[in-house]
Order: sequence, then structure tokens, then C-alpha cells
Amino acid sequence: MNQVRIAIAGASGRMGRMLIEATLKADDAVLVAAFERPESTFIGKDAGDLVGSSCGVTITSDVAEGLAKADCLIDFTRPEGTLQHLALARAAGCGMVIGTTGFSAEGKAEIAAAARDIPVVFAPNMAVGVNAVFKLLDVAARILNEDYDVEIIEAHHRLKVDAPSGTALRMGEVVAGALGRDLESCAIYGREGVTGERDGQTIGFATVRGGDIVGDHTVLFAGIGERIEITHKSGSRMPYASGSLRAARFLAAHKAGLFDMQDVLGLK
Ligand SMILES: NC(=O)C1=CN([C@@H]2O[C@H](COP(=O)(O)OP(=O)(O)OC[C@H]3O[C@@H](n4cnc5c(N)ncnc54)[C@H](OP(=O)(O)O)[C@@H]3O)[C@@H](O)[C@H]2O)C=CC1
Ligand SMILES: O=C(O)C1=N[C@H](C(=O)O)C[C@H](O)C1
Repeated sequence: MNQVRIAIAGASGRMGRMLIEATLKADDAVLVAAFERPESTFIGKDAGDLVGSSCGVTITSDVAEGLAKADCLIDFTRPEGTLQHLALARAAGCGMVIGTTGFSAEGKAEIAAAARDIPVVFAPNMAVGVNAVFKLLDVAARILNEDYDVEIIEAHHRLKVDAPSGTALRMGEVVAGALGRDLESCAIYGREGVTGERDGQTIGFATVRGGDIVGDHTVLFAGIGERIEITHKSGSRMPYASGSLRAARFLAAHKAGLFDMQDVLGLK
């Protein structure tokens, strides 16, 4: 069996550790490199020690050298880090799975440009369940159409730095697309003061941050006399890591191109 050679950026982060654990457990993937910033206290440590089982891969900040050994870089860091890694992956001809959220339009354009040369899976949520929900939302929005007000509510842990979550924004894009609207012009990000009555064409977002909530998302379709709520709740980060490995295996069959988890799961 050909094992996919995996490099992981942000190795000591919440997702980095989960990805190390998932990779070390997988039969068809092998961890070949793990990256942190030069100033990180984890540089020089064994990546496996982060999850309680040494594996002989030393955490380094030399991304270019590490990528020379890898088929795929899995990156869950911050937009600025991901874009630096993307340039190095492009130079090395290494595929990339990008889970980082919070990109500007320019950042997304850089990812699309790099994907002309290398294969990239870029998705705000790698969990199979969430990707099933994206499909359910498309169906629900088409059936309910214009008669229901759409509100998207998300909750995450206190350490999350971007809002709304990438997943909530994608949910908004799916619903807006199904209703023939443009999310950029119909989104309302929070309300305060005398807001006036609700405009039926808008899609509202509400963000909750607290404690160790892994990630909850609800899309509420509020009509007259009834409400439909479609909810996904994450109890662990492992589904994000397993989905990322699935994406890495998918990329092994592609030379270049920009994909998301709907492509990986065959849902398009
Ligand atoms: N698509 C999906 O399925 C999911 C996406 N995410 C997204 O993944 C990202 C990471 O989440 P999470 O693991 O919780 O975050 P953490 O803060 O726990 O980890 C981030 C890691 O990236 C490193 N890092 C931060 N900035 C840079 C940089 N500029 N260059 C290189 N490395 C950097 C951090 O190092 P240091 O400690 O030195 O700062 C840390 O190791 C977020 O954008 C989050 O929204 C999260 C879960 C699922
Ligand atoms: O930061 C997180 O934790 C998560 N981020 C992603 C997002 O912004 O949608 C995915 C998941 O919700 C966890």
C-alpha cells in the first residue's frame, strides 16, 4: 500500500495535535514532518510526544525542507501562516489541505492562484456531518423559499479568534445560493439598538463564544406559525482530523486544482 506522506503545520495547536494523533493511527498515511514557528517552545521536540507516543519526527520551523519529503501539507493555523506555507508548498509541488478560517477575499484569491499549480482542498469544515448539513440546507432553503426568515447561530470555545465561524459563513453561502441571493449584500452580522423591522431578504448571523465548546451551528428558518432548525454539534475535533486525512488521500489522485470537502465526499 502506498502511504500518503503527511506534513502538519501548527503541530502543537488544538487541530495540530488531533491531526498528529489521526495520522499516527492511520495505516495508509505516515507523518513525515511537523512545523511550528521558529520561536515556538516545541521546536526540536518529537511531534508524537504531543499526543503521548514518540514517532521520530522532530518539530521544525524549516517548512521548505520538511515539504521536500511530503505529498501533502495539512494546515490549520492562521491566514498569514497558511499563506506563507502555501507559497512554499507551491514551490515544492506539494498538495495542501487547508482548514484555516478567517481569510480575506485577497487571501482566498491567493489560494485559488496556487491551486493552478498544486492540488488544494480548502474547506471551513472537514467533518462529514457538517458537509451533509450543507446539502440538507440547500434542500431546505429551496423548499421553504422566500417565506421563512433565515438566521445562523454558531457557538465556539473562548479561544477562537475569528467570527462568524468559517462554517457559519459557508452555511450562509449555501442558503443564499439556494435562494438566489448574494451573501455579501444580504448578511447582517449582529444587531444592536433600534434596528427597525427585519428585512425578509437578509440572512442574520449570531456568534456565541465561551468555555470549551468545540463547535455548534444552527440554521433557523423562522416562518409564521412554525420554525425549522437544522443543527450540527461537534463533541470532538477528531472528525475534522479524519476528514482532513480523507482530503489528503483524495489529493494524491490530482495534479492541481481547487477542491472542497464536497468534492472529496462526492457530494457535488
Ligand atoms: N476546517 C475545519 O474543519 C476546522 C478549521 N479550524 C480552523 O483551524 C485554525 C486553527 O484552529 P486551532 O487548531 O483551534 O488553533 P490553535 O490556536 O490551537 O492552533 C494554531 C496553530 O497554528 C500556529 N500558528 C499560528 N499563527 C501562525 C503563523 N503565522 N505561522 C505559523 N504557525 C502559526 C500556532 O502556533 P503558536 O502557538 O506559536 O501561535 C498553533 O500551533 C483556525 O482558523 C480554525 O478556525 C479548526 C477546526 C476545524
Ligand atoms: O476554530 C474552531 O474551533 C473551528 N473552526 C472552524 C470554523 O470556523 O468554522 C470549524 C469548526 O467550527 C471549529
